[in-house]
Amino acid sequence: MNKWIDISQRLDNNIVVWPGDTPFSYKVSWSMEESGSCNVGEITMSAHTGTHIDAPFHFDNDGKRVIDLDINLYIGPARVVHLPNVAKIGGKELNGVDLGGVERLLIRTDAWSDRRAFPSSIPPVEPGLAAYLSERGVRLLGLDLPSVDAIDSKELSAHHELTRCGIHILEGLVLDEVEPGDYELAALPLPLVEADGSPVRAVIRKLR
Ligand SMILES: N[C@@H](CC(=O)c1ccccc1NC=O)C(=O)O
Ligand SMILES: [Zn+2]
Ligand SMILES: [Zn+2]
Repeated sequence: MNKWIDISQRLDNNIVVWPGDTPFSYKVSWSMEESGSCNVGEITMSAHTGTHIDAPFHFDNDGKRVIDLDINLYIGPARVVHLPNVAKIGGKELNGVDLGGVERLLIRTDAWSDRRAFPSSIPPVEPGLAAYLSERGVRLLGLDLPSVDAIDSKELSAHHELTRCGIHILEGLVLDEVEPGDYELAALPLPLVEADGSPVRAVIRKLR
């Protein structure tokens, strides 16, 4: 059976977030006993928690908000490629990877090995990769990392360059068990009108 596979991080009160960012919290703020009929929960979180998409407003005051993003980017065929043990993600690392007809590219690096701790360093996307990918028709880039830029980057050059080239960003995927190949992807953002990012439930299913 061709089942959908969850490639999202679980959202519990222990999930690690960007250093200094709002911790994730879910609690029942109005209990069955208090309300007389039901438990009502309350969620506090950063828009960049776990598996999430970035809107350009995250790094550009004049950039698009989540509601402005085309939902068609986040559903459809996607290719998973495996780049273990890379120091960066650039054209050299993707040399030899067939990107023909690929609109959605998901890269499994395995570089965030212990998800109970925020990584101190990650392989960054080389800004020059954005043009390389867009020339080949890629419109969505997903990674198993908390950012497309280095953790200590303040310029966020890869974020800017991907956006300039029309490539949308999906971060924090869980691809540990996922074999390279062609899949269908669904990772829809919430219809957040003002937000700079959104959590997603990312799922894939093998094509054919
Ligand atoms: N770029 C990262 C998030 C990020 O950079 C960040 C998130 C929360 C608080 C501070 C952050 N960056 C600060 O330099 C992301 O897109 O998820
Ligand atoms: Zn983000
Ligand atoms: Zn980001």
